[in-house]
Amino acid sequence: MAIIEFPKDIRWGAATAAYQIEGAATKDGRGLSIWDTFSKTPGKVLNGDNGDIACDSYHRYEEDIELMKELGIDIYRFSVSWPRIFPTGTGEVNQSGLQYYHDFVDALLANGIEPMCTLYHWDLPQALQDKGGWENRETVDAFAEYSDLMFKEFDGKIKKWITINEPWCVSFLSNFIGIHAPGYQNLQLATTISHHLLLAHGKAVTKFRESGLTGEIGYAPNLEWNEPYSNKQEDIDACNRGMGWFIEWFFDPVFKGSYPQFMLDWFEKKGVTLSIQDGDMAFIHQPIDFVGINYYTGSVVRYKENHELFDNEKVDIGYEKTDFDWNIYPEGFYKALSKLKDQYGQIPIYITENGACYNDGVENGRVKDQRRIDYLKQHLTSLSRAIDSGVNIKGYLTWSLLDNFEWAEGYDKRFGIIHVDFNTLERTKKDSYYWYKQTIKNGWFDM
Ligand SMILES: OC[C@@H]1[C@@H](O)[C@H](O)[C@@H](O)c2nc(CNc3ccccc3)cn21
Repeated sequence: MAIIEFPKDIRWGAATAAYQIEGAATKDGRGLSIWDTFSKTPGKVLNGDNGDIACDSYHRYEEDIELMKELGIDIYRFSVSWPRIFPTGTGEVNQSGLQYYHDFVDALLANGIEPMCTLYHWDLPQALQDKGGWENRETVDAFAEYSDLMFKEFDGKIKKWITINEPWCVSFLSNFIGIHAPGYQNLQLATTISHHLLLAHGKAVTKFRESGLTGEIGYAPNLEWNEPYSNKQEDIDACNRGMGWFIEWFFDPVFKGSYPQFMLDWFEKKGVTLSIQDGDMAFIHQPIDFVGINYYTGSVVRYKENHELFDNEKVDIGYEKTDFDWNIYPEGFYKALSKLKDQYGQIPIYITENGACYNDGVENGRVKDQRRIDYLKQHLTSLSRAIDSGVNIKGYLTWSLLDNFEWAEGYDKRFGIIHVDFNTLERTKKDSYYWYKQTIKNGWFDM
């Protein structure tokens, strides 16, 4: 087998998100989020699961940090629950919410773990949704206000900020495909929201720069790799439209200052228009310090006339799949990272999410998740290839530290390297935890 080695200065971490792990949904003044509402709407979440308790990390974070410390990570990505800070989205600040995150961040720092903070990981205050949510430009300004408060409140403690997690999911998955909160199915709405999310990102970056605070700021788009089924131009074009939805649509405005014309043209054919106000693109296009990349899977895609949004279809050519039925496609990771370097240059990249759903259970105190170890090996090998090809990778944070609330799938889909019994909340380190621990310690692994 081959030894896969990493640079000595690469950061090794793990990632989670507030609504997925915290629980304590009504504790200490937290306001409702759209996921509290959505998860309690019959039929929206598998088994009627919700985040009321989740992993109860709100109360158990000291145990979680002990597990992080033993793992040997030096960076941990978490998200802040906006409605814990501003219960109605703006206006009065909930001091108990701020204090919780101070206690948590202080505990991370005391254990030599750097906090990487995501400001928005999908849990919009319900009060803002009641006023139109991300379709309303007032929500953009509310996000800028919330971000500005967090930057100043945690100055000196948090030095890596992520504005928006996966604007594609927040806009298109949640307002066109409709399986995530708030669950609309309207392409114009979703496209308008995608612009407002990038504008919110830009306005938060402006607040950060104006504050003069030290630290780095970026955003965390998700991307999938699409491979054309054949070298026929119609398949290549269909493939590029599919990938343009994840990559060019969310990268070009930030790194080039304009939306990709081929996507604008396609959306116009679908009767969708984008209303961009003077100054919007200047906010969006301003320099950022890093980009967080969330990669999980890829597909083979071919042209299919009048099929779905982009006249294309995914073709199952027999890739192994995870327990979420996602293709295991590590070559796509390498190809996607190479494409980003070719198209957008040497922007520093943190892999802010990569991992797999495998639902292995606890047997005699052990979780034998060899398939997750194999997935991580394959994708870290692709990451090593990208690094050797000159892609500016700064760190790798696996999704996820803990099994947690997997959105519309509830607790049915497990991504953690630590198993959580959602009846007892007992944590059990999986085989993949021990493998990742050894890989971090060595800085290499044997493929
Ligand atoms: O689904 C696993 C994770 C999820 O738990 C994270 O909160 C979220 O940031 C996340 N994004 C992706 C990739 N995008 C995606 C695509 C379709 C459905 C759900 C997520 C996977 N994941």
